[in-house]
Amino acid sequence: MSTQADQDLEAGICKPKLQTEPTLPIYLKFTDVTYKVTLKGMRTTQEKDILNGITGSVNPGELLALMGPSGSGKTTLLNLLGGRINQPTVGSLTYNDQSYSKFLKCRIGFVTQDDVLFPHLTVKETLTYAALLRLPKTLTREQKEKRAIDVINELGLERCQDTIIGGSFVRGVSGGERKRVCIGNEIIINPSLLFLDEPTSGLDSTTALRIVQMLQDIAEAGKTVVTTIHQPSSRLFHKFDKLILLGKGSLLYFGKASEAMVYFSSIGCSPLIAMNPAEFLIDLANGNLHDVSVPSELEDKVQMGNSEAEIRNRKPSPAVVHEYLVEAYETRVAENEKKKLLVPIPLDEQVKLKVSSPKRQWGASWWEQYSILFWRGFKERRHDYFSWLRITQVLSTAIILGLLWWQSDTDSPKGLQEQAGLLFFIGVFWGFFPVFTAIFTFPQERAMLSKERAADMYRLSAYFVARTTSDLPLDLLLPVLFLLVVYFMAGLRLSAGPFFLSMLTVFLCIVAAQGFGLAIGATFMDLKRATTLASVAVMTFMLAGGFFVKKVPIFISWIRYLSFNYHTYRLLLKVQYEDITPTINGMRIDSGIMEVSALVAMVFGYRLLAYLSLRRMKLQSGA
Ligand SMILES: Nc1ncnc2c1ncn2[C@@H]1O[C@H](COP(=O)(O)OP(=O)(O)OP(=O)(O)O)[C@@H](O)[C@H]1O
Repeated sequence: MSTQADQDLEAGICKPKLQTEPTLPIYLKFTDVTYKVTLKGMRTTQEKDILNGITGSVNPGELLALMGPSGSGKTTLLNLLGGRINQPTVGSLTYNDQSYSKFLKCRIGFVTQDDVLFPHLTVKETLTYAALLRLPKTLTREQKEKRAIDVINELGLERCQDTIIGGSFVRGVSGGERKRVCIGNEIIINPSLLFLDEPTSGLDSTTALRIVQMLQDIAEAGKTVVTTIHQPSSRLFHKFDKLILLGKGSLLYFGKASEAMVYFSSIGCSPLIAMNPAEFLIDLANGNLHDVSVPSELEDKVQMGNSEAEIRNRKPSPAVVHEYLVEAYETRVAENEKKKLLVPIPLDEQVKLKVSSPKRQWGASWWEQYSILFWRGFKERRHDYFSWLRITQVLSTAIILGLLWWQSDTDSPKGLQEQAGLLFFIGVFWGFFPVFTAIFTFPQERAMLSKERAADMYRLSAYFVARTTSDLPLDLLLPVLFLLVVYFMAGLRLSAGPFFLSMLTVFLCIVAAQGFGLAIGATFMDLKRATTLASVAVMTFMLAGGFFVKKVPIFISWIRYLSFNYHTYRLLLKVQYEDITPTINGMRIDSGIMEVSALVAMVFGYRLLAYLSLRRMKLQSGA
């Protein structure tokens, strides 16, 4: 009897019609790959072996699965093969017999486990933006948009193309559809090599089967596909061409997936009951021989026990089984496999060399990239700006302030002093939140930054400018509303000129404070450290802002010049009172040129710092 999945597969729902455009074939070989990390303790430094001498290969048209228990090194191996971490400590890794070069990046698609997608964009928008940004310049906009539609059809996403992706707070597409969008994001550029980390985790077996069926089709279209997989069902297991089984970072099996059971039975390990092959293999890799025959070589190493059950289930310890499996593979298979890898790959020298040739054309000009990224950012974030929560926060603060300073008196010096307090608070309020919202930007988008290869200098600058300007038009709206309410209720000057100048001042303060947040976020790329520094800095800026302390010792008084609160406060005072009084609350009202210049310098200076920090991050991580 055929299941729903079979019917779906036959009906072509998940069987993509893959594109026929030529793909550069890439043969991936890896020999004796060993990877160690250095762990730094309080006093000692020690090396930890993550992978020990892994050898294998995968050819165009093949689907290689990396299997093993949790912590066995699958993700590390996948990251090494995909060029996402430094080259192996020992061993060799070649692509068409050439070593890794940065030009390979544009031929590699990498789908990570927690891939980054914008929650408020629809499936179609997500893939269209990816196509516009990443496809070569030689294609027209229409051709790129068509490519996005083709990928939607290939991946069977037609029905949900207008649904938003969704995230933790908004409902969107299903888990399986989300995974397909992530895969679509990568295959849109027609990569030669596709790497996937646990593409089926969290999915039911039918959806998982669809995904793996799709990977098989992608491989059949001439691509080289490598995926890690946790515990596949037996139907899913049979879809893999090749298999690597890892146990504690060592190779227990590499070869055709269909021959794995034969190999293990040849070394004396066969299931004693009907079992899913994947389950059997993971049990073995864990050193667990329950319901599995014990190889004759291990019979004298069985664990002794006292209880009846222990005597009946006498098995060798997991460590002994692991050692046996590693040794069996090394003595019976490894040498043979290594010899096979010495055979040159069946490609022309010229084709081979293409993997390291700088053929990549930019997906779009700087300006096009900027405008695509701007509109994408604008679409994604407009929901945040118009959320009721945000509007309520701003409006209720404005109303409370308005009530507290209700129609304040401007005729007495005391009344003016009180109003100055309100103006100071306005500067603090609009200088505080932008820092803390901007601080999250880059640490949160770190994965996106490297994913989109934003770390290429050209793309990074377009991304940076778009990311730091797409919010600005929206950033203006709520302050206008806020100031209108507060000024009206508190009886401050609401005529066009002064109100416009106050608005401009608050806007400068917001943009400078955002720059400060962006710079801290980009410099630390770590939310905890960034937030700690920001809270100390914001508090210092506020105290140095000139309202609370007026007689500041000379050796610390310079801090006020770094404070956006200080300059905002002085400017707001000037706009309100320049025609009324020369000094207010201990502050002399002057031309305001210095304050405007300081804020403008902060707007650009902090952003420049943030940009340089992102560049530095790129150089360090090699992203
Ligand atoms: N940079 C690192 N520093 C310290 N330990 C590391 C590092 N990278 C990996 N490891 C360790 O190496 C082992 C293998 O990790 P890896 O993530 O590759 O396993 P995995 O097989 O993918 O596991 P899972 O299925 O749970 O994702 C783990 O014990 C992990 O803690």
